[in-house]
Amino acid sequence: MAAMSLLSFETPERRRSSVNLAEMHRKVSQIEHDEIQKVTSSVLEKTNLCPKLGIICGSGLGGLANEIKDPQVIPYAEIEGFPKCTVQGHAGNLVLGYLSGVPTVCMQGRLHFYEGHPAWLVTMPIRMMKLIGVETLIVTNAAGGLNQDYKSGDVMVIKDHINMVGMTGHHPLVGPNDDKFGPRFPAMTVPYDRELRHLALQTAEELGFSSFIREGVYLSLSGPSYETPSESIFMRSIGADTVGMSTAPEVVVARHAGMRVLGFSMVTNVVILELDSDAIPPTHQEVMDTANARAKDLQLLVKTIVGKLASTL
Ligand SMILES: O=P(O)(O)O[C@@H]1C[C@H](O)[C@@H](CO)O1
Ligand code: HPA
Repeated sequence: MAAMSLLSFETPERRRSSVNLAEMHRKVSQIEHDEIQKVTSSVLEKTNLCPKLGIICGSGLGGLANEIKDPQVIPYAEIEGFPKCTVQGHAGNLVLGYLSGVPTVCMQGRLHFYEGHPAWLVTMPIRMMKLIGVETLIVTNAAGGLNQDYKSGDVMVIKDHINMVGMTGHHPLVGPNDDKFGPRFPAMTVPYDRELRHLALQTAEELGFSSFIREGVYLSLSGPSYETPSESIFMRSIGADTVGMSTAPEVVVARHAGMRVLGFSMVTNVVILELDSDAIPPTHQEVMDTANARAKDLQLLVKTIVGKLASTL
């Protein structure tokens, strides 16, 4: 009976797409130049813009895409080889247009490892961006504040990351290296561009944002569970200021391909370090609500930074 109802659900289209996705998930290696060309061609068929800047919007931070002028919106479902977004607060659109006059491609919604995608697929859009001409990437995320001086609604300029999901073997560059993208052993000594970080902090000060701007280290977990108190104490003790479930793998692939990166963590909840605490545990709703409440400030900050960079991009 259960098998019959499953079968009756299967249309040829459904069967085709599930086979393709299953094939993609079986592949453990990083995506190569020729394969990514197909995804890239599928995007280029739908636009004649040549973006110089790429943006990835974190949970509840997709409003940044609405700042883009003359937008062309391409749902991920219409791009060959692009998985759908399954997480609330991630619309699942590629938005192309002009941000502060700069031709930009923006992911209004990102892909996460915990959605079931291998690390190479989570980061595949970065390579697509590289092939369509992007040289500078701005990433945003929602994150928990491990640093107990941080408050909900603080915005942290990311100065470094700890790619814990990569350190446990789920690294996006595993597999034969494609030298057309970058070297076999890329250095990660300066993952987040020094000049861009400086510009971000200076711009935040000019906008009167000093009371909620921070600079610190982001740690990537796989998720989807939030951290236990002991895990949090450990992560804080090794130098992390914020913790989340994204970003570092994307940044590693961007740096491998020689892109300049600027990153922001929106602190959406203060992480609980105490055992058996009565404090309210984090929820994704809280994450999105807090991100939404501060989103306009982050949008203004990013727009102003991009305006200042316009002549150099
Ligand atoms: O996509 P980001 O990293 O901004 O989203 C964070 C991490 C999880 O996806 C989710 C948890 O609430 O928010
Ligand atoms: N932990 C991990 N990821 C998150 C958190 C958190 O506390 N908040 C938002 N994303």
